[in-house]
Parts: sequence; structure tokens; C-alpha cells
Amino acid sequence: MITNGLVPGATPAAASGPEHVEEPVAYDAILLASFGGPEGQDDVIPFLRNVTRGRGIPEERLEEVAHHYRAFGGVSPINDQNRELKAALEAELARRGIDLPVLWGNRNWDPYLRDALAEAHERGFTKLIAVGTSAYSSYSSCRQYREDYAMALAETGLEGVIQIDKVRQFFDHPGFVEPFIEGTRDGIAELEARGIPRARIHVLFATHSVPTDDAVRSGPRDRDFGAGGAYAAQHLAVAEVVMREVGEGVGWDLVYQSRSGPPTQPWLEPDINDAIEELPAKGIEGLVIVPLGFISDHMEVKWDLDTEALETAGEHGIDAIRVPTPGVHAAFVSGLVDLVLERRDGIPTADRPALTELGPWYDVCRPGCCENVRLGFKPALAGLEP
Ligand SMILES: CC1=C(CCC(=O)O)c2cc3nc(cc4[nH]c(cc5[nH]c(cc1n2)c(C)c5CCC(=O)O)c(CCC(=O)O)c4C)C(CCC(=O)O)=C3C
Ligand SMILES: [Fe+2]
Repeated sequence: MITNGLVPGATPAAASGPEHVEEPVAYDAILLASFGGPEGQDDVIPFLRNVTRGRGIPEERLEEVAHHYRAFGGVSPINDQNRELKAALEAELARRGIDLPVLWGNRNWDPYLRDALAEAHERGFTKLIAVGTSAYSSYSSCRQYREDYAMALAETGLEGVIQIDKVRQFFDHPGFVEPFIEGTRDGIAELEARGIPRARIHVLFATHSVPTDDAVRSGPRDRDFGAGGAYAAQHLAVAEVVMREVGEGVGWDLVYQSRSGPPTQPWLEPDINDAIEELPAKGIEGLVIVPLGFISDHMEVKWDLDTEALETAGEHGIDAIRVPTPGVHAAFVSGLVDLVLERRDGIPTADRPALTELGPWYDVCRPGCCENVRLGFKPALAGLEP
């Protein structure tokens, strides 16, 4: 258990992290913002059209993804997971005596962000703090949320009436990382208990692939994070923290999953299945898959990892374990509440917990953060433009 907000031996809020804190704001409510997913077979195609409108996703890819949802009765697990997260946040807020209602709205399916804003307006709320179910920086995980907040305000005519701020990207917040540390420790221990020595165990940290064009533009325009941009750098930094804590003598890599888009468009690689195929030649017998890019066990986890990647491992004679996502882990829920409070109270950067030298991340995104050149410029909240 992390007690002081920092993993022992990990880097505290580093002087090199961004110095960027906003004034305190008396928020009226929390806006839990998520992706959304279908809740029955009839929703599958309309949902996929919502997600991919204007994106140039090939028809075959849509059919393939529709099949994943169909295999689960047309119901994405993500909605129930968000209902549970909302209830857990409410319970934690009540436990701490904090009077902040939680509203829930999605980018791509019912209940939509615009529904949550309409409810906020009815209840007389004018200052919302958004908590997105997305920890890292990239167009899909940062800017697209901010564009959709702006669009939902425009759709409801509430521009200038309701203010929406967001908590920082929380990839290196202890509440998000601790469940992965625990899961990785347990996964390695379980494989050892099955008789596999540490030298023959490998850890693959899995996250969603994104177009390399998006990856290089992730994070602020004026900071250089290397080839995969802030997106890859943040994942690598968090994976290093996890391995430093519990991975002594065990090898690891960062790998990608759920690639979409036309085959001509480069996306981040290697794919997790390709990486698994290489493991037997390296003498690996046991594999721990850490879904580092994800908050809950939604379809990308249930299908791409639990169905496909575990099958690939089995085909190659590798004993594999997929560790849990943060879900409603107590540390994660309480960390999200801490993120809201640090923002509400304007806690200085130096007092904000962050386990990597990249953070604590910005309250307000810097100019050009997480741009998408393919889709062009769209207005976004909670960032400094242009
Ligand atoms: C970085 C990232 C995250 C992690 C951050 C975060 O969590 O926000 C994420 C999460 C998710 N992605 C999800 C579902 C989908 N993503 C798609 C398409 C895409 N994802 C992309 C990126 C990401 N996606 C990208 C670059 C595309 C190409 C189209 C585009 O440029 O936007 C498509 C269309 C079909 C396809 O192309 O695969 C679907 C159905 C669900 C819901 C799962 C459920 O229902 O349980 C979740 C949580
Ligand atoms: Fe996605």
C-alpha cells in the first residue's frame, strides 16, 4: 500500500515537471466523462458510426469490431463499469464529507455529454470539473475529450453559461499506478507459483495504438518527448515505475493493440500479438499482460487482450496472465477525488503527487496540445489556443 502518495524510491513531483497551476475554483459538480458503448445489438452499428464519422476507417475494420460487440450480446461492458465508478466516487465523496454531485456523460453513446450538461443546467450548476476515463496525452485520449466538451456546450446552447475545466492527465498519479503495481506483482508471483523462474517471465505493457501522426503531436507543441511523443513517453515512464517496484529480474516491453485505420496509415507498433510470437525464441515461458493504457475492463481489454492476446499466448505455449485494470480499486477512486480537490483548491505543483519526471501534468493544456492534422482544427476547452 502506498501511504504517502509516493511509491518508495520513485521520483516525487519533480522540479523538471511542468509548473502550471490554476487559481482555486468553487466547482458545483464533477462531470465523469467517458467513451460510451452500445447496450444492445441494435445499438452496435449506430454506435460505430458515431465513433468513426469522418475518420476513414475501412468498412472491414468496422465489421470486425461489430463482431466483437455482437459476441458480447451487443453490450459493451464500459457502461456498467462507469455506473460502478460513479457510485464509487459518490461513496468516497460522501465518506470524506465533500458535497459534489457526480454527473455522467459519454462522447459516443447514451447518456451523452450534452445530456449531462442539460442536467447540470436544470440543477443550477455552472462550474463543472471533468474527470475523463482516459489517463494519457494524445488526440484520442486528451484533445478529443476537450473538443467534445466544447461541442456539447454548443449543442446545448450553454456556452458562456457553464464552465468546464478538467483534471490533469493522471497517467503518473499514484492512485492510477498503484493497482497496476499490485496486479503486476501478483501476476509475477502467480507464474512463479506455477513453477516458472523469473528469468523466464516477461511483462508486456499494453496500450491502445494510435496513428504515429497523432503520437508525435501528443502533449504540448513546445516539448520534445522523442519518437512516440508524450503518449509513448508517458507509458514508458509509468512502466518503468512499475518494474522498478516489482519487476526485478524480469524483462519487459511496451506494446500496442487495437490498431484501426487504413493499412497505409502508420500506427504505433509492435502489436501485442507479434510481440508474443517472438517470446518463445527468447526462452520465455510465462507472460504478464498489463493493460496500462486502460481504466476499466471494457471491450478493448475483454476482446483484444482476454480473447485474442491470451489465445496467441496459448498457441505459442506461453502461460499468460492479464492483470486487472484500475476499475473501482480504492486507491484509484480516492486518487480521482484527490485530483478534483487539488484542482478545486489550487494545490501547488510541488505538492501534487506524480510518480514520473514527466508530471504532474498540466491543469490547462499548452498550445498545440494533442493536435490532429488529419481532422483539422476544432475548438477545444481547457487548453491554451492556438
Ligand atoms: C487512445 C485510445 C483509447 C484509450 C483512451 C480512452 O479510453 O479514451 C481508446 C479507447 C477506447 N476505444 C473504444 C472503442 C473504439 N475505438 C475506435 C477507434 C479508435 N480508437 C482510437 C484510440 C483510442 N481509443 C483511435 C485512434 C481510433 C481510430 C478512430 C479515431 O481516430 O477516432 C473504435 C472504432 C472501430 C475501430 O476503429 O476500432 C471503437 C469502437 C472504447 C470503448 C470500448 C467499449 O465499448 O467497451 C474505448 C474505451
Ligand atoms: Fe478506441
